Amino acid sequence: MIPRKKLKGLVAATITPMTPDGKINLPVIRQYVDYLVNEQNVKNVFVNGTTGEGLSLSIQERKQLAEEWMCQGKDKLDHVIIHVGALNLPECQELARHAAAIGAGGIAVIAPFFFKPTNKDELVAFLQKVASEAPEVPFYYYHIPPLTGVKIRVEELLDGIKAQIPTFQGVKFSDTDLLDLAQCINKNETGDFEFLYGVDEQLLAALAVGANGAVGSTYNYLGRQTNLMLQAFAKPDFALAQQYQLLTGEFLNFVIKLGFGVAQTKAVMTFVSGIPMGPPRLPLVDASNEFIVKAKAKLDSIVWPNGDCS
Ligand SMILES: CC(=O)N[C@H](C=O)[C@@H](O)[C@H](O)[C@H](O)CO
Ligand SMILES: CC(=O)C(=O)O
Repeated sequence: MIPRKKLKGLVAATITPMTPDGKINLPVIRQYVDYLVNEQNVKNVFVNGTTGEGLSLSIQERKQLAEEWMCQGKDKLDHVIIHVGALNLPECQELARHAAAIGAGGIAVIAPFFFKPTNKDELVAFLQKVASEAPEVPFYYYHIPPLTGVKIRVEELLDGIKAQIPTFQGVKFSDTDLLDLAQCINKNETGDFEFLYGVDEQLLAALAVGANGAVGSTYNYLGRQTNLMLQAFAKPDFALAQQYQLLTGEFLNFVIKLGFGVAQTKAVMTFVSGIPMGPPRLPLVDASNEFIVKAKAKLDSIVWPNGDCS
């Protein structure tokens, strides 16, 4: 495998821009890349995941999006990770081969969630069949039990994983079980694996137990502020890091109470960045105007420690 820069810091879980009639709005991605790099200081992306409505897209659409992110991100982004998970193995494998062919920096796979693996061995067997289709590409398991319902603890999954999946690189860990995360980090003795945390509102707690970085939807529009939190943590200035986490948490707590999901993320990103993200795809429906007005007012009201506005 080609030596690579270790992935750390923030990874934006990309939104899939759509036109008002529900088609993928590919031309917007060029501007989106520049916005992440220049305005949010975020140079890694995770494409076709939860935020990207990856499971609501056709295989053809997922390939087109992956190609566009690779193409527009060339020389601008450090890492482009493509989520290739699906409910059936042949599609996962096809997407993994495609990601490899276009030079993706990594692939990630969620647990299948209709017929679910019931134990670690079944899950690893599935992941192995996908990973082996892209034998040169770093592989991440995408752990998101709130959405997949697959609660197999990652700490268990790690035992012997390198023997079965030689490309295994780490985990996108989107769960609140910090005991499991801490045990994973403890097992990462040689430091070869990366644990990227995916519950943005409590990233600071995950950093405290040793997470290497984060993948999330909010880094699309709160990347700059969250980067300042990472800097404060590294310094270390824990009081300042706490302030950032409290403030991003205050915004998220507010919108979660209003009802917050991918549709609302699209709306927030649209008003913060000015880039039209468009509507979500059914079964998701557009954020209400009331949500947009309230969320915008809340974000505008936040006074960040560095004195700048969001
Ligand atoms: C369920 C979900 O979409 N999780 C995202 C990534 O894993 C997060 O980035 C959340 O959107 C974020 O933490 C806000 O709750
Ligand atoms: C949040 C995240 O990582 C995803 O959208 O897949």
